[in-house]
Amino acid sequence: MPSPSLKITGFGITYPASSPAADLDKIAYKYYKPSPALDKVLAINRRTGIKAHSLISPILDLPEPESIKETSEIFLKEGVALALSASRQAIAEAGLAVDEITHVVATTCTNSSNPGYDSFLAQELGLRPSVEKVLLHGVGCAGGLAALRLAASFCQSAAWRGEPAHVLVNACEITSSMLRDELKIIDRDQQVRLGITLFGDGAASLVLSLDPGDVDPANKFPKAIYELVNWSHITVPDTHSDLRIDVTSTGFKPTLSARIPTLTAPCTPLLYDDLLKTLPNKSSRLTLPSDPANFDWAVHPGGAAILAGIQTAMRLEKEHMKASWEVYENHGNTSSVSVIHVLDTLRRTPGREWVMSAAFGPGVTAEGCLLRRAE
Ligand SMILES: CC(C)(COP(=O)(O)OP(=O)(O)OC[C@H]1O[C@@H](n2cnc3c(N)ncnc32)[C@H](O)[C@@H]1OP(=O)(O)O)[C@@H](O)C(=O)NCCC(=O)NCCSC(=O)/C=C/c1ccc(O)cc1
Repeated sequence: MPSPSLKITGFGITYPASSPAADLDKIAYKYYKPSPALDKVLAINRRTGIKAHSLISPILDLPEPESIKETSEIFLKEGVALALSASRQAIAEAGLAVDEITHVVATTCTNSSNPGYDSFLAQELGLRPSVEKVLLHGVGCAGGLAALRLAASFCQSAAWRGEPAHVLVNACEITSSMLRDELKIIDRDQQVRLGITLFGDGAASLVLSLDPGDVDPANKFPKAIYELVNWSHITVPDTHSDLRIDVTSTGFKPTLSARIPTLTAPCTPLLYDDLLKTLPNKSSRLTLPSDPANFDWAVHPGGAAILAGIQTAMRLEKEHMKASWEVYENHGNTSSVSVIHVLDTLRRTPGREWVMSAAFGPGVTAEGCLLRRAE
């Protein structure tokens, strides 16, 4: 009997040019006088550990924030261009023709156009009109792994029908569209808000392919990068006010409570246990490590306190999460994009066979995936 499995067969990552984190001081003081809230945010900015943010320039360096209409137009022009580039890379790495893509799962928390940006992406890529598309909304930074979870379900459905599946997953974020308004609110309302110290822009894609598992030599299945073995999803009760992105008269407004690192750290052992306890039947013959330290960890780099909290909770060293730290230090937090880039960064360096991945978003929700290196 053939045993179907799920394989990540391509990655693509695209960022706009990066600017040093220190540039924020120049821009902020160009438009606003020193004040307790602004000075404190800029002091926090100097110790986030982020060296550079990838930002669509010059979206922050403006006398006034853009309107919602302008930010949507920027996303549909610049964001879709980034998504297109990342998707072309992922499809090329998988060695597929565009008409072999069967599904698209896309995610963003920085645009809400209808039709969604996935429609424009599909059209620009030249995908078949019959491609099944879903655009995830309301999942924020958890979007990269939520999209992978949904892609896995599409693959399972295709296996049930006896059909092939190559699912294009794309995450695209232009978080900078809310940053100029953030700066204004910090000055006007004297609120300490962290968004401008953390966020960046970018797009990341991967292809998740259903490997039918047959031994037919005519089956030219793409080379696998990871096998996706399991996935898990948790919502933390009573946390709706801790992590939010609300639509306001001036655009999307993020809220990040100071509790977030203390919510995400205890979620991680729960994800870990769930991923190991709920392994699909066919995986029972797999020999998995019994200690978290025997996995590599690909965690959404939401902030230094989030990564450090998870290291402590799981008794890990910094090297277990080196790909997360590398992406964080060089690009900041690009919301749903980051975790896909972390997985791509991890596969490019030698490491442990088994990989735990985790990402957190509004809800508060936590998404987890168990992967195995295949390269
Ligand atoms: C790297 C940080 C930002 C700074 O490091 P630190 O300086 O060692 O931090 P501290 O914990 O010592 O805090 C420094 C100061 O900042 C204050 N602070 C500490 N978090 C806070 C706080 N959320 N508010 C407002 N003051 C604070 C904290 O109270 C403290 O104040 P003070 O004692 O008076 O100096 C660190 O605090 C950190 O990683 N925090 C967690 C960041 C965080 O919540 N990230 C968001 C996760 S969710 C996500 O990934 C995406 C959301 C998203 C949403 C919308 C989008 O479009 C895109 C994305």
